Amino acid sequence: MSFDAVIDVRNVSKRFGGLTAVNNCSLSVQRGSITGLIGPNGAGKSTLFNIVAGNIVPDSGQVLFDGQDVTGLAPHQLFRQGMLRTFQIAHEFSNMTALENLMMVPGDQPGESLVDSWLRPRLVKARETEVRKKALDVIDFLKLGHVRNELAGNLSGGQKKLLELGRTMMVDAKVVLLDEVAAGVNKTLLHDLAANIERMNKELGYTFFVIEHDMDLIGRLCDPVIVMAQGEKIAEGPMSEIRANAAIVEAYFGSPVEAD
Ligand SMILES: Nc1ncnc2c1ncn2[C@@H]1O[C@H](COP(=O)(O)OP(=O)(O)OP(=O)(O)O)[C@@H](O)[C@H]1O
Repeated sequence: MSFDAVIDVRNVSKRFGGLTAVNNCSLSVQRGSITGLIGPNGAGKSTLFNIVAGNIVPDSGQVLFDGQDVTGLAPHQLFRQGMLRTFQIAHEFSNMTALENLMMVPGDQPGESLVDSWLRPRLVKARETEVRKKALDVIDFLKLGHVRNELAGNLSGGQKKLLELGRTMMVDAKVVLLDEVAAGVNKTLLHDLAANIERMNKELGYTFFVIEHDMDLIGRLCDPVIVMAQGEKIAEGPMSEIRANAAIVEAYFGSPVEAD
């Protein structure tokens, strides 16, 4: 496939009973890109996304992550390898502050072992200081300083989403899978969220794979955009090309895709 794919989906198929949801589909996500996945209802986008994220095992085909075959690995195993999925469920601990929520993310702190905390208190303390500094940097990057000591349960919907984006920055994610970023977020906060995704991509080099129904957001953030229909990839390119492709627009969307 491609020379620097962080995710490489090869000839993947998934059937549910008599229905083929994903049909011998191949696509890739290039390192450093914000790749969007769009298509009409029932096209197979969620199924494909769930296969990549380890939530569904395909009937055939392979998923490569950073060149390694990860087909069938569970989400927590992919997490350890640097594939993070976000926005699907609210993950925050509502009775902890925004800062504490971020500090919870790395799962391999020495302080987590009771024996460690007795035998190596200095190491534990040093690690905690390091994690706290990183969390403060993330808070700073996302401009959440004014709510860092606020309980996560009291944050607005948009701030919670920013916090969740921040969680992906606490570990060195190779790719972040974003589900329906726009769902439940008003236009102003969405603008903030999109700006932060762009900054994470441009300034920090994060790769994103985005599934989203909001075409404006896809058009703003994603290049390339991959179009799926009937379980297959039918097109790939910048949103301007996708919009200009009358055959795709008419056949699969029924009406022209709105311009920004
Ligand atoms: N667990 C399941 N059991 C049975 N059929 C399923 C299951 N999941 C998805 N399907 C079917 O597979 C097809 C593809 O669904 P999928 O949710 O992947 O499409 P989608 O492109 O994400 O659609 P939407 O935009 O509406 O979310 C649909 O016909 C759907 O009804």
